[in-house]
Amino acid sequence: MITTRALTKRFGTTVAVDAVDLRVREGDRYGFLGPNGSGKTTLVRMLLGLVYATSGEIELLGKPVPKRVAEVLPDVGALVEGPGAYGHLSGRRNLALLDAAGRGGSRRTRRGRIGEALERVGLAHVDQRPVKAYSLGMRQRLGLAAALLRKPRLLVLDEPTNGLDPQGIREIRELLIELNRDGTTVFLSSHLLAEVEHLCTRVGVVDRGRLVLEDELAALRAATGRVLVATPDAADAVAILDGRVENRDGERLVIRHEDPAALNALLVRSGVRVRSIDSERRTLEQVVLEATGPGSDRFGEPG
Ligand SMILES: Nc1ncnc2c1ncn2[C@@H]1O[C@H](COP(=O)(O)OP(=O)(O)OP(=O)(O)O)[C@@H](O)[C@H]1O
Repeated sequence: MITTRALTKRFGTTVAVDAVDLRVREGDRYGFLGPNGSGKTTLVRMLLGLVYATSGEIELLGKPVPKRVAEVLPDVGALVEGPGAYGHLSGRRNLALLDAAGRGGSRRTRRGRIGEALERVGLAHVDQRPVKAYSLGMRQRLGLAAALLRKPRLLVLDEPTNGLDPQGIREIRELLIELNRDGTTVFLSSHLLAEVEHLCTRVGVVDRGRLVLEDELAALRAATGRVLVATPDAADAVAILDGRVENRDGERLVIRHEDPAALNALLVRSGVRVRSIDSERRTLEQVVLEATGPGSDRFGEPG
């Protein structure tokens, strides 16, 4: 869906995007994660043909960008850097203007199409209010509705939850998961680890313009080879497990073991009551910190 090869953008002496090889496949919910200023917006704008690369190649839906971007844009919904809208017009009217300006879709089905997009982003009940009375979150949703008008195969979203409250963030997440289930590939940039961890199936981590990591979230969050156990019989468990307990904190134990099911059977057989048991997994935060090294505490800062 999206492939870049050695994609680079310089602004004077600043290398905003540095030799990035990105691969987004059909059906992905791809999280492009990086701290503020790491080059996300620049890359997203290049993908859409809004900014020219200094060097490197981009393919969007199989076509080279910017050369043939006009052919693929009708299949791409985009939300980049704060949705632009006419403040004195209603949300519905804004969408109607956008819809009329775009290609595809007949006039006859316009009303339904716009209504459906507003419904999907939860704006149907306020659609007559002028956009200048909208909160930032409502504007963000309107931008998303605009991106949905033509039922895109690919959605490209730059920080889509900026300015939304936790409830709004959850609604957008659920909407994106639903759209993805219906076949839309989702590519979004974010500086929030938790957002990407909750929403995405595939993750690319960018740090100072370089892609330092790209993989399936499930692979990144592989089991650590330890099992977390909670038991009221912690002392007995420590005695039985003979040196394999790495840490004990009251009822909670960290045990070196590959297989929680086998460990559970062993403990129960030995008369140890098990309240909970699970494989320990690395968090995305740990993975990212390892990949980016010192200074990467900039991830996840609000702003
Ligand atoms: N038009 C421009 N002229 C000069 N430098 C620019 C321009 N656009 C971006 N930059 C620089 O390129 C780098 C990457 O910026 P970019 O906006 O792409 O990062 P970002 O990860 O999207 O950050 P944010 O989330 O804050 O927008 C920054 O150092 C920025 O100052």
